[in-house]
Amino acid sequence: GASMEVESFVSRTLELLQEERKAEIEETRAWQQNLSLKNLQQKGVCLLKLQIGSQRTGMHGRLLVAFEPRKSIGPPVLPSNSFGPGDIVGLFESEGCSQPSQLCSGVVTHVTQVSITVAFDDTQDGVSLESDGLYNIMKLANDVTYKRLTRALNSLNVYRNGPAAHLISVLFGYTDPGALSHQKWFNSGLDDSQKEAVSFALSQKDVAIIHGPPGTGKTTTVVEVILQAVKQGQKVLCCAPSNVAVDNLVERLAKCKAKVLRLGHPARLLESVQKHSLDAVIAQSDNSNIIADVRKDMDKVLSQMKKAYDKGQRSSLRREIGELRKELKSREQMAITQILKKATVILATNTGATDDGPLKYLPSEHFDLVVIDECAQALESSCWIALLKGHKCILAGDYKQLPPTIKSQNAAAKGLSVSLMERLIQKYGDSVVRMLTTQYRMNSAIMQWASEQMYQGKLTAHPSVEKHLLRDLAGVADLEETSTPLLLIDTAGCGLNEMEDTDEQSKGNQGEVDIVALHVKALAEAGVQAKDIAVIAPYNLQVDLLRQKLSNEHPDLEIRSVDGFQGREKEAVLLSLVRSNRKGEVGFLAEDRRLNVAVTRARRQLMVVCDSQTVRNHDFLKSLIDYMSKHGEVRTAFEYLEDLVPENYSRNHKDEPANVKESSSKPKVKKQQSKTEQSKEKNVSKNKGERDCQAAASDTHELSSKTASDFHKTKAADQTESQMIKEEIRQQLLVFLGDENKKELLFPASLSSHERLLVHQLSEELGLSHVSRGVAKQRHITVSKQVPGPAEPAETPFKEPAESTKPEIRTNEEVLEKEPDRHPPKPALDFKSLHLERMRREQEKRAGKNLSTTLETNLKGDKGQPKKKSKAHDDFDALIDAVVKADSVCAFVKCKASVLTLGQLCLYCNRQYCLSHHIPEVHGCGDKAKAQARMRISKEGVLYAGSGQKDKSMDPNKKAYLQRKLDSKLKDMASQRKTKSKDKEH
Ligand SMILES: Nc1ncnc2c1ncn2[C@@H]1O[C@H](COP(=O)(O)OP(=O)(O)OP(=O)(O)O)[C@@H](O)[C@H]1O
Ligand SMILES: [Zn+2]
Ligand SMILES: [Zn+2]
Repeated sequence: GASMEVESFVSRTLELLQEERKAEIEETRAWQQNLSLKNLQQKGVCLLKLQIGSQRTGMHGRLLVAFEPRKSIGPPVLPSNSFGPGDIVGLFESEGCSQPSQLCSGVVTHVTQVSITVAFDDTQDGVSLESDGLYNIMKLANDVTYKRLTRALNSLNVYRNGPAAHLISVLFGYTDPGALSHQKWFNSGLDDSQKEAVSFALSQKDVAIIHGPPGTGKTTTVVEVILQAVKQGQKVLCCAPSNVAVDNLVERLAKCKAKVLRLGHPARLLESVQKHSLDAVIAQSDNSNIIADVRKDMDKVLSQMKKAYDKGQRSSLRREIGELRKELKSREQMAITQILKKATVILATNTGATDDGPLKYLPSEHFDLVVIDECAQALESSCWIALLKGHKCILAGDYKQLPPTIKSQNAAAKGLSVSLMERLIQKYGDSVVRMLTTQYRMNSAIMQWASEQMYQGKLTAHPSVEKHLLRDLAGVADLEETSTPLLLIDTAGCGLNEMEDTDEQSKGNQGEVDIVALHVKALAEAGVQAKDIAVIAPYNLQVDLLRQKLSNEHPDLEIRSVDGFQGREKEAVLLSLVRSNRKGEVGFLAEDRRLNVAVTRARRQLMVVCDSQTVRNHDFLKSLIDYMSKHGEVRTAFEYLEDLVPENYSRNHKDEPANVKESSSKPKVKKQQSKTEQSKEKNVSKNKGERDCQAAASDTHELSSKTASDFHKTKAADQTESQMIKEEIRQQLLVFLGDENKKELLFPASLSSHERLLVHQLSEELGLSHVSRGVAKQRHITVSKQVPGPAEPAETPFKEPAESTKPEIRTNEEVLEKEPDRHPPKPALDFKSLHLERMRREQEKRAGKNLSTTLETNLKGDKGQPKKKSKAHDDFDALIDAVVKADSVCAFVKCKASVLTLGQLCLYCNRQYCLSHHIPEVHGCGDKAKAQARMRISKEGVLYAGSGQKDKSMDPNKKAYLQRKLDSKLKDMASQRKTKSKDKEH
C-alpha cells in the first residue's frame, strides 16, 4: 500500500511540477509581452505568414490543416523551430489589426521541413479558414501534459490493489527486486552483453534497467525482450517520451511480425508506421466503410459551409456536422475497443498512454509488462502514466545523454530532471542494471573519448566499425580529408568571434559557418554524399546561419541543433561549437551530456571547429579538445583563412600573451611526465625536427628546429616558454624580412599546431604572406614576402601593358585600381586595405598555383611563380584555357604528349605525365618517392616494387575526385570573375 516514500515523492514532485508549470507560463508570458513576433519566430515558438496547403477530415472528425510558407517568398522551407507532434498551438490571422486575436487552437500532428499540420478539434464548430489567407501559428502553454502528470501522481498516491501494486513497492524500496526464469533467441545475432541484458530483463520479477550507451543496439535489445515477453503470452505496453522513438520501435517490432498498435500521432509518415496507427487499423476494420462514408459526408458538408453565406443555412449545416460527428464517434469507439484487445504490443508516447485516451476502454489488469525506452529522457512523472498499468517494468536508456528539457532551473536543481532510471540506479546500483558494451557505430577513435569520460572505459567497438573511415564508403576517394576519424579546426587567435549582439540563448559565429562550408565542400568533392553528413550546432541562430549558407547547394545535408539529433547517427558529423569570446564564456555548451550526444552521432568522422581558447575554460570541453589534439588531426583556422575573408580579424594583439598560452593544444598528459622522460622526449623531438629539415627543400632558408620543443613546464613557466617561442619566431621573421636575398622562409613540419598558429599570426602582423603546404605529418608553413604590404603602392609592371594596348577606353576596373595611387598610403591597420590585399593575394596565389602546375616548366615548379603572378587575373579566359590544355599535356619539361587517355598522376607533385615520364625518378620526384617508400616500409613492413608507391593511378574514385575538383575550381574561378565584374559596376 501507499507509504511514506510514495507520499513524499508525490507531494514533492507535485510541488516541483507546479513550479515548472509556473516557469513555463512565465516564460511564455514574458516572451509574448516583450518580444516581437519575429523574435518569437527566432526562438522557434512561432511561425509567421503561413498559407494553407491542404485540409481534410481526420480521426474523431477533426479538421486537419497543413500550413506552408508562402510560395512567393524564396524556398518554401519553415524556419528552424521547436514544434512537434502533440504541441498545442494557437492560430492567428497574420494580417490586419495590431492585436490579432486567436482564431482557434489545435494540436500539431505532423511537422516536416516544409509544412506543419494542425488538427482542430470538433468542439470548434465553424472553424472555417480562408484558403488564401495568411496565418501565424504560436505555441501555447500546454496544460494537457501537466494535467496528465498530476493525475498520474495523484493515482500513485492512493494506489492500492491494481496491477502495479507490487511494482510500486519495489520501485520505492519496500520490496527487493526478484527474478523469474527463460531460453531461445529471435535474433541469434545478439552479442553477449545484449543477451545478458535480455535474460536479465526477462528473469527479473519486477524491474530491470538496460543501460545502452550510443550505438550499442539498445533498440535491438528492447525488441528482443518484447518478442520474448509476447511469446510467454504477456500483453505489453511500450512507451517512449518522443514520437520518433516510439515509431522506431513500431517499425522494428512490425518487421518481426508482432501484432503492434500505435496510439497517438505518429511523427513518421512512413507507411510502415502509419499502417499500425489506430487510424489506419480502424480503416482496415469491418467498420471502416461506414466510417469512411460518414467522413466523406462531413467533408462535403464542410465545403458547403464554406460557400454558404446565409446565416440560417450555415447553422443548419453546422447542426448536420454535429450529428455526423456523433455517429462517427460511436462507431469509432466500438472499433477501437475490439482492436485494442487484439493487439499484443501497444505503443504510445509516455503521455499518450493516458487514461483519457483510447486505453480507457481496456480493463485495468490488461497489461503484464510495461517497457519504457529512452527512459533517461523522460520526466519520472510521465513514466508513471504507463507504469500504473503493469505488474513489471523494463526501463531502457542512457542517462549519460540529454535529460528531459526543463525550464525552471530551480525545479531542475531540486530534482525534477532526475529520471526514474537515474534514481533507481542510485537506489539499487548494479543489481537492477545491465549495460550494453559493444558499440556498432563509431570508429574506435571517436568512441574512446566518450567511453572514458562517460562509460568507465567499458565500451568496445565492434570489428565491423572499429577502423571504418569515410574513404571506405563506396564512391569516396582516399584522401587526407577522408582518412582521419578526428579533425579539429582551431580558430583560436584567428579573430573568428561569435556575434556580439545576440542574446544568451542564441549565438552565431560566421567564421565557423565558413569553415564548416569549406569542409563540407572538401568532403563533397571527395565523393561523400550530403545525406551522410550532419552539421550540428548548439544554438538555433547558428543552425539558421549554417542552413542559409549550405542548404541551397546541399539540400540533403542535415543541419540541426544537438538536441534534435539525439538518437540519430551520420557517417560524418561536423560540429560547430560557436562560442568565441574574450571572457571565455561557454554558456549553453557547458552541459556534459549535450557534448556527449553531439560527439557520439558520428560513425566515421568527427570534425570539430571551435575556439580552443574559449572552450577550454570548461573542463569537459577541454578534455575533448585535448583528446582530439592527441589522437586526431589538428589544423588552425589560418589554414582555411586563405579561402576566407576575415572580416573581423584584428592585428591588434595587445592582450595576446595570456590568450595565446591558452590556445596551446598540447595534451596535458605530457606535463605530468617525469624528468627523465622529459629529456628523452626532448631529444626525440629534436631528432624529428632535424629529419624534417633535411626532408625540406634545401635551397630555401630554414628555421632551426629549436622552436619545436615541448612545453613541459608548470603553468607559469609554460606561459613564459610560449612567450619565448613567440619571440624566437618573431626574430626569425624579422631577420628574414631584413635579408633581401631570401625570398622564402620555410618552417619545418615538426612544429606543433600551436607553433604553426604563432607563425601564421606573426606573419600576418608583419605583412608577410604565409601558406601551409603538405598533408598530415608533412604539413609545413612557407612564409614569403613576394607580396608587398598593403601600405605600398600597387605594382605597375603588369598594369602598363593593359593600358598601352587600349589607351582610350578606360574601364571602371582600371579607375578603381588606380585609386590607391591617388591617396596617401594607408596605415597598416586599415581593415579595408587589409581585406583587399588579402583578396588580391589569394587570387594571385590561385593564378600562380595554376600557372605553375601547368605552364611553368621550371623543373621543381612552385618557386618560380612570383614573376608570373597577377597577369593571370587580368585574363581569366586564357588561364582557364591554360588549365584545360595543360591538364591534357604531359607536365614534363618540353614533352607535349597528351595525357587525356593514357596519363598517370604523380602523387608527389600532383601532375599528369605521359607513360614515359610518369615514374617519379624520371621527372624529379625521386627523393620524395624514396622518403615515402621508407615511411611505408617502416609503418607497414611491406616492400612495394619500384619507387615504393603502390600504383594508384587506376583508382576510379580518385580519378572521379580529381575531375570534380577541377570542375569546382573552374566553377569557382568563373563565379569569382562574375562577382568581381559585378562589384566593379557600382
Ligand atoms: N548484435 C548486433 N550485431 C550486429 N549489429 C548490431 C547488433 N546490435 C545492434 N546492431 C546494429 O547497431 C545499430 C544500432 O542498433 P539499434 O538500432 O538497436 O540501436 P539504437 O537503440 O537505435 O541506438 P542506440 O544504441 O544508439 O540507442 C544498428 O545498425 C544495428 O543493426
Ligand atoms: Zn612528380
Ligand atoms: Zn611526357
